Amino acid sequence: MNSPIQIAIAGSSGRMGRMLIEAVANTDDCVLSGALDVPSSPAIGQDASAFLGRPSGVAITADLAKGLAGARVLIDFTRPEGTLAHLAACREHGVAAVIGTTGFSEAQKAEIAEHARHIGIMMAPNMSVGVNVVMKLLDMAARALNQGYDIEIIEAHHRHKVDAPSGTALKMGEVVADALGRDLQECAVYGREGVTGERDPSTIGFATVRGGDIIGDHTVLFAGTGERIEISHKSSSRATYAQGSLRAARFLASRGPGLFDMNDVLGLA
Ligand SMILES: NC(=O)C1=CN([C@@H]2O[C@H](COP(=O)(O)OP(=O)(O)OC[C@H]3O[C@@H](n4cnc5c(N)ncnc54)[C@H](OP(=O)(O)O)[C@@H]3O)[C@@H](O)[C@H]2O)C=CC1
Ligand SMILES: O=C(O)C1=N[C@H](C(=O)O)C[C@H](O)C1
Repeated sequence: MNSPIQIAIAGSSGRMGRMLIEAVANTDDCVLSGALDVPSSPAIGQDASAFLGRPSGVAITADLAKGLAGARVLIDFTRPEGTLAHLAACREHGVAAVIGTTGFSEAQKAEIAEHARHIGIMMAPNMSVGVNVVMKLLDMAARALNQGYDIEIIEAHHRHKVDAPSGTALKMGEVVADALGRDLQECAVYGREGVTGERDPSTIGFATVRGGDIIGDHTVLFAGTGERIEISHKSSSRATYAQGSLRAARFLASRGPGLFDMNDVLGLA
């Protein structure tokens, strides 16, 4: 049997960090080698899986070199500035990275692509298999409904989410825009207010809802005359994101440098 894949987790006391620690603890082919968090986190120094009642022997640290020591893959669900700092350290230590963080600017995405010339990086705004299958359905739907249908993307998330629209909604917009030969940067409309005038048919609209503990709902509406089509995905557990991240870690463990997405991991490319 191959030796287990050594996994480090960033944002280890966050919502996704904890999910990932639990998911790693429940595999027999991955093992937790390091756990990172911000220096101000009250979790620093604690055992990373103490919350499971099953100590891992790995203490949460803010020291990047310590957190990455021995790791084959880092899984990072934090914030854009944190992820970029982690990637620079991954590159220095030859560690591959699975990035789930959302909210990157175009300049930050270019920085990630540059790091991917030196280490393997799998980046996706949504690691669930279902959402990535929905992306394929959207491509098909947009090509077939390429005239006479107004496209609106509606997403809903919990009250703690800090970026909007969600990374998944933006990716859905890109998939639809690409299928229609449009540039999302030119045709996106982010919310409406006041006297907006009639809808421009070439636009793709986004609407954001934030509240409670909604894990993540996305709907793409194709509104025509006499009918409308809605393609929806609703998450009821973060476990799907963690399982997708582990699939990505296994994928990267046997690859060299390059920038990959979930289509590569799932064989949907
Ligand atoms: N791709 C996907 O499938 C999914 C992506 N996400 C994305 O993952 C990210 C995290 O989500 P979630 O777990 O809910 O968020 P949380 O706020 O629960 O967790 C974020 C973690 O990162 C830490 N952190 C914050 N800022 C930094 C920084 N600058 N450097 C290092 N660590 C930092 C936080 O520490 P502290 O709390 O002490 O600030 C916390 O431990 C978001 O961008 C979200 O959109 C979420 C779910 C699925
Ligand atoms: O912050 C979240 O929670 C989520 N973020 C991702 C996004 O921005 O698309 C993925 C998922 O929807 C949950």
